[in-house]
Amino acid sequence: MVIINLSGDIMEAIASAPGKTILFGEHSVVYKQPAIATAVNKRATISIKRSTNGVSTLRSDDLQFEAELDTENKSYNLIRGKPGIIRYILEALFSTHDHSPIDIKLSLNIPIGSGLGSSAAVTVATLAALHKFHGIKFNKHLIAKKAHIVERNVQGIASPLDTLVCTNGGMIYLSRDKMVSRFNLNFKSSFVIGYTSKRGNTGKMVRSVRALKNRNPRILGSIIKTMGQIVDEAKLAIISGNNQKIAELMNINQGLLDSIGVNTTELSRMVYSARRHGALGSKITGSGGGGSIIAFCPGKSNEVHDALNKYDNAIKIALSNEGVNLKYR
Ligand SMILES: Nc1ncnc2c1ncn2[C@@H]1O[C@H](COP(=O)(O)OP(=O)(O)O)[C@@H](O)[C@H]1O
Ligand SMILES: C[C@@](O)(CCOP(=O)(O)O)CC(=O)O
Ligand SMILES: [Mg+2]
Repeated sequence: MVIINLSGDIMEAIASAPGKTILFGEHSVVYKQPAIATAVNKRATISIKRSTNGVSTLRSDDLQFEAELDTENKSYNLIRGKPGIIRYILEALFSTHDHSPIDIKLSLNIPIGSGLGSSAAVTVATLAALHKFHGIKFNKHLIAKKAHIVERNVQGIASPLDTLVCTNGGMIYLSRDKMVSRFNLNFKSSFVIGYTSKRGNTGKMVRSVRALKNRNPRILGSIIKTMGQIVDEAKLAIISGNNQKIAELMNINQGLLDSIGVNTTELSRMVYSARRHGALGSKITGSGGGGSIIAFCPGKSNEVHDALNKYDNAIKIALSNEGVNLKYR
């Protein structure tokens, strides 16, 4: 949505982008293996207005934070709340904004730091709103590319997966040579996300896997390659609608994620609880080390949701074809 004053200047640019969940291939995708991920019906919305008092500000009622931004020096003065997500917004501003004072508002109904891609969704929405604000032609390819660079600059290392999905929406297969293909969305109400109160940190987890790989290059090399093979088989299983196979591959993927050190007691508890209550397959989704699991539970999502919600938090998610846009509020 764009609000324009009588002289034709853009007064407020609003953009929104979806969160995502990774079905197969987190971590291995960082090492150029393929992955499958899908956008979900939870979104980040960014609104940008010219500031009236000469200072750039960022506020989010959902996250209960407020900060003043120095966009030229990528620094901030935190007034209230936790700072983490500000770094993505500052990096996006640095790439696309002219440093004139603006007021930014962030609305977020994606649980933050839970493997559901809040960082990518916020980055993509910020870039799209900035493009609109500065009259740059809306170009998803450019937004996804810039958003990937933002994630990489903030985290030190990042695949383009999250930012591609949050830009384009839908369920995608990202190939080894970075080609994107889309699946039809045939899974209605089949997925439940369980997340712990212990938040994960993507940058930290990716760095810990890289350190493990540096210490054990041959072993990690084979595990990562096997993860890639799982993704390729999962692609065929999804296309042919073979739910048993999809689930079996999720469970194998989970075992390998455990072996590279990104599992936790809490995540394991949710993985097994989901299976005990009817999920066909369940695994960590995202970087792990806290954060979330995804359970594939056709026809059993209520049972799995309620079981996970007893000790942790659970949400039923719907997959979404809707990528970044300028109209959604
Ligand atoms: N309450 C919060 N307010 C602001 N930033 C937060 C809050 N909780 C976590 N963060 C930050 O949000 C970012 C989440 O990104 P990430 O770790 O990639 O997880 P995800 O993208 O899966 O949500 C991290 O930089 C983290 O420090
Ligand atoms: C671990 C990784 O594969 C996915 C991270 O997802 P999330 O930030 O935890 O939602 C990292 C990446 O792809 O850049
Ligand atoms: Mg992230």
